[in-house]
Amino acid sequence: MSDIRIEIFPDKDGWADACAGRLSDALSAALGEGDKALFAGAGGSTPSPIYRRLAQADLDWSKVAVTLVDERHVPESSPDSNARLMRETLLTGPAAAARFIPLHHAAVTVDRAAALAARALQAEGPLDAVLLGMGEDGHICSMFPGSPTLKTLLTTALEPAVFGVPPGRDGMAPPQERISLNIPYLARARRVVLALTGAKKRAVFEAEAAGDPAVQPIAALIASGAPLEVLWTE
Ligand SMILES: O=C1O[C@H](COP(=O)(O)O)[C@@H](O)[C@H](O)[C@H]1O
Repeated sequence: MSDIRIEIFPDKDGWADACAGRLSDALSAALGEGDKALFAGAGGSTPSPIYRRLAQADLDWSKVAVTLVDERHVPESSPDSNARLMRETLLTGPAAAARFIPLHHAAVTVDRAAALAARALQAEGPLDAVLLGMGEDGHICSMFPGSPTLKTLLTTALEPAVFGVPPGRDGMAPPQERISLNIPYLARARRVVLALTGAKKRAVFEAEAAGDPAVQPIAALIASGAPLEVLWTE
């Protein structure tokens, strides 16, 4: 049984404020210690209100590098691009001074894009602050149930790494190729915030937390010892 507790917020504003505040605190601590900081964030529908708040944080954003925990293998012009979401919601206002490190690279295979992203990220060191979302199927990053890449992404014995993820077969998610950080990247982060909304995701999280770390991303994340905080609101 996991001892990770879900922190419950009565409204979305308080939840988004708390998520953004914790990420900002972690980035501020990293800037204080090393004069640089690295943030990695999720795509999808959950992060926008958090990114809009984090963008206003009183940080020296010129010393912050920003990347994604996962990405679709599509250009930024695509509405499916997580980089596009991040540029529109986080890399604005004060945070526009941050340096963005993409996971997607044009005109190369998804595996080559992952290798290029891995090389760029390796130069930055460990993640200081991570914002994760979770799909209703229990996926975090691009760790999808049934994916042939899932076990590799969940393997804690590996070094922090970036992998190409093929589309799911027979109508399974994901529909497009993806690029994803692995569990060891999250395990070695300074702070990991998992932002959840809605009754369904809460139930999925509770069920998955008690699951098998070899095949269930939430169970693997908890078992990895990642410094995880789970913030939920309706
Ligand atoms: O595909 C993705 O989905 C998850 C969850 O998205 P949400 O819309 O349910 O918030 C997200 O965390 C991940 O980064 C994204 O690529």
